[in-house]
Amino acid sequence: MRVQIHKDKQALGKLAAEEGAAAIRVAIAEKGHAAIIVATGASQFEMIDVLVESDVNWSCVTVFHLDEYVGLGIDHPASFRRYLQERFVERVSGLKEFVPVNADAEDLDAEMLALGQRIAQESIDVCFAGIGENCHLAFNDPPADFETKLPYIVVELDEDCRRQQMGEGWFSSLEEVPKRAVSMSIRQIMASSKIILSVPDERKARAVKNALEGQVSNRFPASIVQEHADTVMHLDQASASLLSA
Ligand SMILES: O=P(O)(O)OC[C@H]1O[C@](O)(CO)[C@@H](O)[C@@H]1O
Repeated sequence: MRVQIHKDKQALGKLAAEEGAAAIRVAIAEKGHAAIIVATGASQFEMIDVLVESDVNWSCVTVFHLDEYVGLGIDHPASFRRYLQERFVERVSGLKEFVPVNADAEDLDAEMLALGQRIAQESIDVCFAGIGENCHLAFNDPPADFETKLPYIVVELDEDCRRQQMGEGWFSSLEEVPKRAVSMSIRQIMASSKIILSVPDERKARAVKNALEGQVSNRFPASIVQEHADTVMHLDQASASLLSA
């Protein structure tokens, strides 16, 4: 895996998006189609703003969704589907397909089965993601399940994770933050040909250090990317501030 440290989060977002767009163009040239994963959260703002402006032929691209709160409707400001609709899907022209995680479905088991069947038909070319302050990858909080072969799983969110979501301003109180989520599994994420992590801000510095400088451990879920052949972690000065020289 590679680590790139940028001067600020604008530079980080630009480079991460350009790298991702280039990989999507290559996939389209080779296969006529690309399948990608797009993540949410404040860490993805700058990257997505550049990605949606790139000259990718979006009519050849299927977008999968990384994670979503169980039971949260799309009308809630913290809904990840809403985020992706507003910040990504509606801003690119003629997207082939968006496959959302409808984690408020009445029959969640059926929804997850359908999602699993859909993603099994694709090989993912690029996964855009971030990591959490608790080092989660998607909503795989520590200790993360590195073994499950299911593509999506229902997870219990730990309190650190729920506080982080509140701290970013998506919810007005901790009680309001759902306790469960549907998350893409670690194995499914690791099956992506390329993983592009955008991780700005000082509040991620400890998680970055744990992900990059410790041993791979499910106590630091994002450390698993050390085992991925084509991952790049894009940092800014603040998120890189605890790394050894
Ligand atoms: O950008 P944030 O909110 O810090 O989150 C980082 C990562 O964690 C998740 O939001 C899950 O909370 C991912 O979708 C995202 O990539």
